[in-house]
Amino acid sequence: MTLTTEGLTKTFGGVRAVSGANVAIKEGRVNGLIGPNGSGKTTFFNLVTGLIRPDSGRVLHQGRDITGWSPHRIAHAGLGRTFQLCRIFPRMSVLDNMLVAVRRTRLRELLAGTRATAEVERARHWLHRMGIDHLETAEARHLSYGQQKLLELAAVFMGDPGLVLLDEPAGGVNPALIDRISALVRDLNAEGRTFLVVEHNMDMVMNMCDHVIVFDRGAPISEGTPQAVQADPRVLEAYLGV
Ligand SMILES: Nc1ncnc2c1ncn2[C@@H]1O[C@H](COP(=O)(O)OP(=O)(O)OP(=O)(O)O)[C@@H](O)[C@H]1O
Repeated sequence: MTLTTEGLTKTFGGVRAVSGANVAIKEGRVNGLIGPNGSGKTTFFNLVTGLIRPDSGRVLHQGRDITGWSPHRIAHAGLGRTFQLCRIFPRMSVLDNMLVAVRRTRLRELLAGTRATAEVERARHWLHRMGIDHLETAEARHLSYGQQKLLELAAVFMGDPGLVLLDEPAGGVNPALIDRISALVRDLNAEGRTFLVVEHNMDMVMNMCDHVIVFDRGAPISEGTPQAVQADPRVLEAYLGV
């Protein structure tokens, strides 16, 4: 297993956002994480990537306990993520956004114009793969929303993650770009990277994922192939809220 959570729990005030979640993500798959609004998917991502600390439970990555690690350390260990609302530096160039992704602690150097050649090469490689290399010198705020999403995705790969968590990659994106992102994820998966994708666009989930985990009230209630979870009455119940 590349990622395992054991009894992961987080309460906000009276709300149990994540409630004793036991999740096991096998290496090599594109995994979908779906569930009704408020079922705890984003909180689960935030717990796994160290943005928030659990009240109880553990997170294991490649068998190592990473509970309570800082987001930076977790990213460094090979677990990358994107955010529901794209996170980039709007007034920085596309290329510099790529470089800060791996050198957050050396931001000052970057602003002073010092760039490591190997990192620039790597940044260009990923920008090319996402199809936005021609925008290298543009300020990120001038990119379309879809292009900004591709930039965020490219930046995640600067950390060379083996496991990538994507939070709503199709959100606010046009159908052509959804297809392109799906194809990219499939290609990157074929090259050995594992994905865990929170997504409300069911067509995308069904086309892109090998395995789907369904959350309801802070914990998984069903998992299996996209076809199997679609046919599971518990999943329908969760979505209908009965
Ligand atoms: N920082 C917070 N403070 C208070 N309550 C929160 C906080 N974050 C999440 N919650 C609550 O925890 C529950 C789970 O929210 P979460 O955003 O994880 O669900 P989700 O499955 O990602 O939802 P969506 O699909 O709508 O994005 C919700 O009831 C939400 O209101």
